[in-house]
Amino acid sequence: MDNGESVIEAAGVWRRYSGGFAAVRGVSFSVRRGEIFALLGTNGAGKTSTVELLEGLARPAEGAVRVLGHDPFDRRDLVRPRTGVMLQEGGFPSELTVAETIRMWAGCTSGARPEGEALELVGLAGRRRVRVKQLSGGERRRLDLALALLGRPEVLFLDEPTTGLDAEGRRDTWALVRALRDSGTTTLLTTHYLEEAEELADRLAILHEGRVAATGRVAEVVAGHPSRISFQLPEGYFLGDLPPLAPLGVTGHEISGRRVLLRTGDLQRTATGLLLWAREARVELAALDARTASLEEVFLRIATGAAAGSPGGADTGEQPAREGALSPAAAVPGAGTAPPAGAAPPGDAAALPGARGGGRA
Ligand SMILES: Nc1ncnc2c1ncn2[C@@H]1O[C@H](COP(=O)(O)OP(=O)(O)OP(=O)(O)O)[C@@H](O)[C@H]1O
Repeated sequence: MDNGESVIEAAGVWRRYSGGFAAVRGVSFSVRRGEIFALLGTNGAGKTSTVELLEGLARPAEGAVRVLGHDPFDRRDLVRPRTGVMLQEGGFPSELTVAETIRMWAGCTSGARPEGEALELVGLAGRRRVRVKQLSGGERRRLDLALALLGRPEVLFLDEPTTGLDAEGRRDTWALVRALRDSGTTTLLTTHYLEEAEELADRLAILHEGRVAATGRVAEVVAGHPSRISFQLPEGYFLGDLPPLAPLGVTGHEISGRRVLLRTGDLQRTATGLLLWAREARVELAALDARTASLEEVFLRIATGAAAGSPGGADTGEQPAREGALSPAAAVPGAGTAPPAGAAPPGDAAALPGARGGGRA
């Protein structure tokens, strides 16, 4: 395993908390050497519970985890020195200065980077004499990251690494994680920012209620989901005035006032047919917008679709997701299905579930 293949591996992993609640239900994925792999999911989906198993902080109830070829719980002595961990909440003494914190950590880390190098990496070189309690939330996240990188780890676990960072700080962190990847570091990160996953991740998995609902490269996860075209029909025109939609590849539609949204499996064919019709009919399609499916759309389908259809509690056994595929719970609605006229517009403006601010109980 330690030869350029799978460096992090979860195989049919379950995690139960006291009381029997199964937070992780048969999760499987693997991360190859030098990859950045993102775990996505709504609050409570099981991301942290899964990552903690890989960090060796707990043992799975069922299934197996391997990091660098070893069980991270049983062989913590072998795995821990080669991994860097950034938890959701750092929890270091707030009276220490930034430099003292680094030095304290370095004392427990073999082959630690020099203090200046670690702080330079995360953009905190100018804050070395500041007490931790005086740092901003974003600066604390940077210090967390500096500590995770102190031992030049081969494997990096980052739990919501950019929560609390401003846009510039987030981009700095992305550049750093990419640079680490380019030098061979394998990274598993959890995030609530879909843009972060799109920017960084070589591959990803979307967890929902403790299971992998979709996995693969972003393009694979998004593939098969309908593209969308929206526009406004002018006064006096109705849906029935459009050319027949099914032959244009349209699989569903929604109408809200004058606004029409078409879902299509063939964006070019639909757009061409629509625009040819508009030119012939001398119709202006106001607010015309055409876009391929996005990770956000897939994520929302999983979050809302599965939430609507799931009893949310029964342990139904392992359900590994196909690469680039969605679980049945999140399947695209059938061709031609459409809500009644006047239904609310689609969920492209819906807010994503926010990041959890606090630490773990
Ligand atoms: N110590 C615990 N005891 C009991 N249940 C727990 C414990 N820790 C987490 N859970 C529950 O397990 C489920 C998964 O939690 P987890 O923190 O792994 O989710 P997450 O995907 O990381 O969520 P978030 O995005 O909010 O960090 C949640 O329902 C949570 O309430």
